[in-house]
Formats: sequence, C-alpha cells, structure tokens
Amino acid sequence: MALKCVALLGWRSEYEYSWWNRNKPSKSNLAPVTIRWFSRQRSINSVQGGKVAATHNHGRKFHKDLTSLPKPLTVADLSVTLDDSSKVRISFKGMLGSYSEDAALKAYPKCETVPCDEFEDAFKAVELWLAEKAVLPIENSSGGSIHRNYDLLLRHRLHIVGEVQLPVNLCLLALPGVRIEQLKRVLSHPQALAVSDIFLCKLGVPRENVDDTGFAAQYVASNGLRDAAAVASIRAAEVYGLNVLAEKIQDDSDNITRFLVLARDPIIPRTDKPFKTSIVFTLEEGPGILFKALAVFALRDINLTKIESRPQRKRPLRVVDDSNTGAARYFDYLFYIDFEASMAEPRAQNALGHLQEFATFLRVLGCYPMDTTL
Ligand SMILES: O=C(O)C(=O)C[C@]1(C(=O)O)C=C[C@@H](O)C=C1
Repeated sequence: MALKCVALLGWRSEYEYSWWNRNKPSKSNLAPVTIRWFSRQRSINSVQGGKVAATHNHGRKFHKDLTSLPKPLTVADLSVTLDDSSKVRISFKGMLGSYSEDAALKAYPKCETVPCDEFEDAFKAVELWLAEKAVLPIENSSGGSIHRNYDLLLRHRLHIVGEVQLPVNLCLLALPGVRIEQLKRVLSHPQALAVSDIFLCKLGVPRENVDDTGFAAQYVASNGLRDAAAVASIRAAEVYGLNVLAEKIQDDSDNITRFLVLARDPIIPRTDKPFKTSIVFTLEEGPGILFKALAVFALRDINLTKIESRPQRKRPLRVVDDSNTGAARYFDYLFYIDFEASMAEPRAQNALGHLQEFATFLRVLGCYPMDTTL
C-alpha cells in the first residue's frame, strides 16, 4: 500500500526532493541534477575543530569552513515549515497589494512576490522555473469556490504543498483629501464587491469590476481619480498612497479566503501535525456510486472539509439510449475532495485504495499541513 501511495503522489525520491529545496537553481543551472551521496565525501574528510581538512589525490591539504559544505541529509530536512522563505519566489495572480500577495507573504514572510496577469500565468511561472511556488485562491467563506483554479489544478502538474487561510478585511480606499460624499463609483474585484454588498448598497454608487483589488487601488492612485474609490486592503492603501475611508466593509465579519500553495514537487506527508489531502476523481455511472465513494472516508472516520464538482470538459455531455426514458442527457463530473488525514496514515491509504475500486480516474493533488492559524 505504501508503494501505491508513492505512485499516486508521483514523488521524486526524498533525497532528490530535499536537494532541490536546499539548492535553489539559478537560470543557468536548470538541468536535472544527480544527487551526490554526501556520506562518501565525508569518509575522505576529517573534522578538526570546526574545520574540515580534506586531502586531494595529490596529497595537498587545504582548510575550508565547515558551514560552506553540503550538510548530510537528516529527518529535519523533511520538515514542512512554510516560513522557511528566504527569497523564495512566489507567483500570484494580481498586482502588488492584492490579497493573493498578502497570502503569499503570510506563508513566506521574506519571499519575493512575482505578480502575474492570469491564474494560468502563475501556474506557468512555477513550471518554467521563474518562481518556486504559486499561491492561488481556491475558495472564499462568503463567495464560494474559485472554479477556474479547480480546473487549472487538473490541467497542470503542480502539487499542493500548503494552504493559507487569510481573513480578508475589505477597506474603502480613496486619494488623500477625498471624502466619501464625493464618490461617484467604486472599483474592485467582483468577489470583493459582492461580499461588501450591504455597505456598497448604502453608499449607492455604481460598482466597476476590475481584475484584482491591487489593480483597483493602483488605478485610482495612478489616474488621480477624485470621484472613485477602490475596495482593497490596508496594505494596498500603503503601497499606493491611498487613505482608508472605511474598514471591514464586508457583510460577514469573518470573511476568509483559502489559498493553495503549489510547487513542482510534492512534500513528504507526515503524521506529527494535522495534514490535509486533496484529491480529484471521476466515477462510473450508477445509482449510489457517489454515496459509496464518500463512504470510504466515513468508514475510516476521515473528516471531509470540501467537496466540489466540475464538468469534465472533454466529455461534457452524453446521450443515453432512447429506451431510457426520463433523463435523456446527463453530464460527466469530476469530484474534488479535501479530507483531514495524511497520506502517511494507513487509514488514508486504505480509503484511496477502496475508492479506486469504483473510481474511473483518481489523482492526489497534494498532501500538506493544515493552516490552523487566522
Ligand atoms: O483581488 C485580490 O486581491 C485577490 O487576491 C483575488 C481574490 C479572489 O480571486 O477571490 C482573492 C481574495 C479576495 O477574496 C478577493 C479577491
């Protein structure tokens, strides 16, 4: 079963995985790298008071700072801390100051953020080694799922390596000196406008959709608009030099957006902290099949945190034969499920083994530590 689990995740070896993480490639060093077995190197070295004395073939000796040498791999190398972020590049969709950038900074406080025009560009940035990871919104507690990203998860081969839950406190921003009564329109991302409906109805000015909240703030600032406001974050106000006219304008004070962290390689599942696993599958047709699919988790006391269905785009529609009266047509769906268990746990491996009995397709999108902070 362990082997099956490895096949499902499509892992690189632990050593290869760890090597990539600790040796971030420069643009000139993108070729696949073979792992050197450090223990062999150590056997020709002797440690002397914090320095390594290494002997070359021709017998000449030199001294080298121990810290500059590659370190032997240990279990600690497999630890999955999101804050190990020294200059890791994170792609996201949107402009500087958007909530997606906030999410990237929550996960990797010292990261370099890479703004992208479209969600797909953020995926491609990782695939093309322009960024190490991507951070993308997947669902919002008030607005629901971001379907585009569910579809892209399947179209691309990146792995989910983390999640970020971000409280999205929306603010009304305008140029310094502009008063709320002067406003004739409000710009923002459609989701941000939708979840601030009560406040914006009272304000009573037309709403204009733009690509992201960061862009809305930048647009108001760079065009010197004195009759427009942006719905965006406090950080966007700082980035673009805008005033905060109102804070926490969302209808639901607990407005949380959940983001996924994607990488080229999966991480090693663990059991010493809460992990979540995300999968996507298709099922055969027939009564009760979805019930059976969900039962594989219930039987093992595995909690599901999300279920989403999306049409299979290559097989959108099937026509049933004429004798089958009633439903003349039906759709084929992909099911996305998040469950609270690590793939290192036998109950999760058994559940997926069981699911494979009636799934026509199954892919593990990632197994990653749960974000329990807000
Ligand atoms: O516009 C932004 O700031 C984004 O990061 C995008 C986005 C989204 O796509 O849902 C993310 C979080 C907020 O809930 C609103 C918008």
